[in-house]
Amino acid sequence: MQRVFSAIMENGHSADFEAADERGNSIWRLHEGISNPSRAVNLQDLRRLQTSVTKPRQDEGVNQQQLDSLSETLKSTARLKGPTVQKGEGQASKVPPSPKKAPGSHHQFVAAMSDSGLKGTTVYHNATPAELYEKAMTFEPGTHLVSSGALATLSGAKTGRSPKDKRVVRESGSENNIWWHKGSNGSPNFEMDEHTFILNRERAVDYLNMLERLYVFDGFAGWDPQSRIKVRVVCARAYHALFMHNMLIRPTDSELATFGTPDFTIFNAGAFPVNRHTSYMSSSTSIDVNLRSGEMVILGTQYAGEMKKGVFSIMHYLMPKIGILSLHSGCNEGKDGDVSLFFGLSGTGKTTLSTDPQRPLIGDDEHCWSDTGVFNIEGGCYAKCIGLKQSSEPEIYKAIRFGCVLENVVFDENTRNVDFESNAVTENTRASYPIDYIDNAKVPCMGGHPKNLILLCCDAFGVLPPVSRLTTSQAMYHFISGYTAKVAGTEEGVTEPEATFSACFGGAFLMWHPMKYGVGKRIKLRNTRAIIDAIHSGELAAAQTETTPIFNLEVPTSVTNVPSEVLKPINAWKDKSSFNDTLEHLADLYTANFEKYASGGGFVNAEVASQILDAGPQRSDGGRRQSNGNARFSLVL
Ligand SMILES: Nc1ncnc2c1ncn2[C@@H]1O[C@H](COP(=O)(O)OP(=O)(O)OP(=O)(O)O)[C@@H](O)[C@H]1O
Ligand SMILES: O=C([O-])CC(=O)C(=O)O
Ligand SMILES: [Ca+2]
Ligand SMILES: [Mn+2]
Repeated sequence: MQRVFSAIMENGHSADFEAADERGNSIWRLHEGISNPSRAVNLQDLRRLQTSVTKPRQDEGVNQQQLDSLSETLKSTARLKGPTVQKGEGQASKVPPSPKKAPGSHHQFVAAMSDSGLKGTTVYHNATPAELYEKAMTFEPGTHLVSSGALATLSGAKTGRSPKDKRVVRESGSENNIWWHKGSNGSPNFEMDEHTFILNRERAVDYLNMLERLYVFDGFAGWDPQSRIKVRVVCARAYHALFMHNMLIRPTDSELATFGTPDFTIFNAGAFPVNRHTSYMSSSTSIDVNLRSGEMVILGTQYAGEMKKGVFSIMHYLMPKIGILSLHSGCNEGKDGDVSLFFGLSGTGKTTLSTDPQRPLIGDDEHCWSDTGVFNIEGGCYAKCIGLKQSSEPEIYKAIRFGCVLENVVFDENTRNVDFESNAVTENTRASYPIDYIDNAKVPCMGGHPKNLILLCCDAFGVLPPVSRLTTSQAMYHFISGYTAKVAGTEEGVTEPEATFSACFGGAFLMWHPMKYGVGKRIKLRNTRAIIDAIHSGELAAAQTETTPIFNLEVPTSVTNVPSEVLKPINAWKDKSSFNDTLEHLADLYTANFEKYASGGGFVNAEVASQILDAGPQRSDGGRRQSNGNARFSLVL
C-alpha cells in the first residue's frame, strides 16, 4: 500500500512523499518533480493568486479631492503644504513634488526645504477591520487575537479618562456659552488659550507626520441626517482607528466618496506626551478642544474612550445650540414603540441595562432628544467588561467577536480565552463593538419621544431605595443633581466607589451650564433587571407606593420577582439610627451641591427654579432645607 502526498515547494517544484509499509517498516522517499500542480512559480506569485479584488477599496477611484483633504488635515506650520498622502501599502517613500515657488516668497522656500516637508505619508483611510487587525497585531505591542475573534489590546499607561487634563479653548465665538471651570463649580471645562492650542496641535501633527503609517477614519456622529456631523479621526494606532470605526456611524461607500471637509477632526497623538513647559499643562497629558476650528488634540493618553467622549462633548455643545437636548444615556424601545432612556454616570449600567433581548437597542451611551424624538449619536457600544458573564449578559458576551476591540483585558496565553474576572491591568476593562453586533439593535438608531426616563444611581451610602417614582419636578431636581457614585477605573485616580454629584449624570462632558440641559453593596443585576421589566410592563406606574421621609420618594410596596426587603434599604442596616444619620447627611450633601444651581443659571425662571428646589430633600418637618455650608463627603460603604 502506498500513499502519496504532494506539497508545493517554494521554488515552484513539487515534492512527492512516498510511504510504504513493507514488513511493517515505513519508508519515506522524497522526489522532486516538475509535475507542477501549482499555477504559480514562486511564493510571491502564489500570494498574488491568493487575493483578488471583488470590490474596489472603499476609497479607490475616489479621488484626488480626498487625498488633498487628508493632506490638508495633516498640514503643520513647519511645512509649506500638507504631506503627500499615499493610500495603502508601502508607497510612502515617493518624494512629493516640490511646490511651485511663488515669486518673492521667502517663507515658501524655507518651508519646502524642511525635512518634514520632504516626507510623504502612508495613510490607511477607512481601512476594514481585517486590515486594521493585521496592522495592530504587527505594529502595536500587546495586541493579540483572542479565542472569540476579538482584538485584545493595551491602552498603555492610562486605562481610564483623564478629566483633569481636558481643556477647552477660550475664544470669542463660544466663550459666553461655555460653563467654565471655576473654583469647585463642578465644570469639567478647564480653559486654555488659542495660542497654546496651536502649540499642542503642532506637536501632535508633527509627531503624526513623522510616523511611517497613519490611520484615518471618516464617519458621522448622530443618526439624524438633519443634525449629524462629519468627524475625522487621525491616529497613530490601528487599534484607535478600529475603535472609532466601531463607535462612529460608518459611512456608506458613496457617503465616503463625497465626505468633503469634516466638521470635527480629532488628532490622536496619544503615545506622545505634551511639552510640560507649555502654558496650562499640569501633567504629560492634555486633551484639548477648539470649538472655533472644530478640532481636538490628544497628547499623552492612548485610552480610546477620550475620542468617543470628545465627540460627545462637541455634540453637547452643538446640539443644545439648535434646540436639541444631548444626553448621557442608553436607550431602547419596546414592542409598541415605547422608548426608554437610561441615564447614569459611567459604570452605572447604561450599556448593561439598555441591552435587553425584549427591547430593541437604540444606543447605549450618547443620545439626542429633538422635537421629533430621540437619536443615537454613535454607531457602536462601549461595555464595561469586568466580571462579564455569558449567563448574566449574553448579548454583550456574544458581541465580543471578530471586529470587537477589547481593551486591557487579561487572557490565557495558550488558550487565548479571556479572563473577564481579572483586573490585573485595570478595573476598567472595556469592549467596543458595532451596534449591529447586538442581535436586536434598531438600525437606523432612532426612536420616538421617550415614555420612561430611568435615572440610574449608584448610591454608595446605601440609603436610597432601589426604585422610586419621581414627579416631574423631582425628576428635574435629581437629573440636575446627578447624585451617584464614580465607580473604580473609568477616570484616572478613582479606585473605590466615590460618592459624587455629576450634573445630568454626565458632568464630565457638559459644555453649557447644567440648567441648559433640562430642566454598600450593589443591587444584584437580576433584581435591577426585574425592576426595569416592571417599569416597562406598566406594573410600577400602577403600583401602590409609600413615600420615604426627607427625600419624598414614592417607593412601590412590591415588585414582581424582587424580594420585598430589597425595596427598603433600611433593611440592610443593622444600626437603624446610623441609617437615619446617613440619610440626613446625604440630604445635606444634596442641598449643598444644589446651591450652585438654585438660581437657575439664567436658563430657567425663578419660579421654575424654586419648584425644582422644592422637589429636593426636605427637613423632617416638611420645610425647605438650608445648606449648612460645611457638608463633606464621608463614605459609608
Ligand atoms: N445592578 C446592576 N445594574 C447594572 N449593572 C450592574 C449591576 N450590578 C453589576 N453591574 C455591572 O456594572 C457594569 C455596568 O457597566 P456599563 O458599561 O453598563 O456602564 P455604563 O453606564 O454604560 O457606563 P459608561 O458610560 O462608562 O460606559 C457592568 O459591568 C455590569 O455587569
Ligand atoms: O468614556 C469612557 O471612558 C466610558 C464612558 O462611556 C464614560 O466614562 O461615560
Ligand atoms: Ca457602557
Ligand atoms: Mn459613558
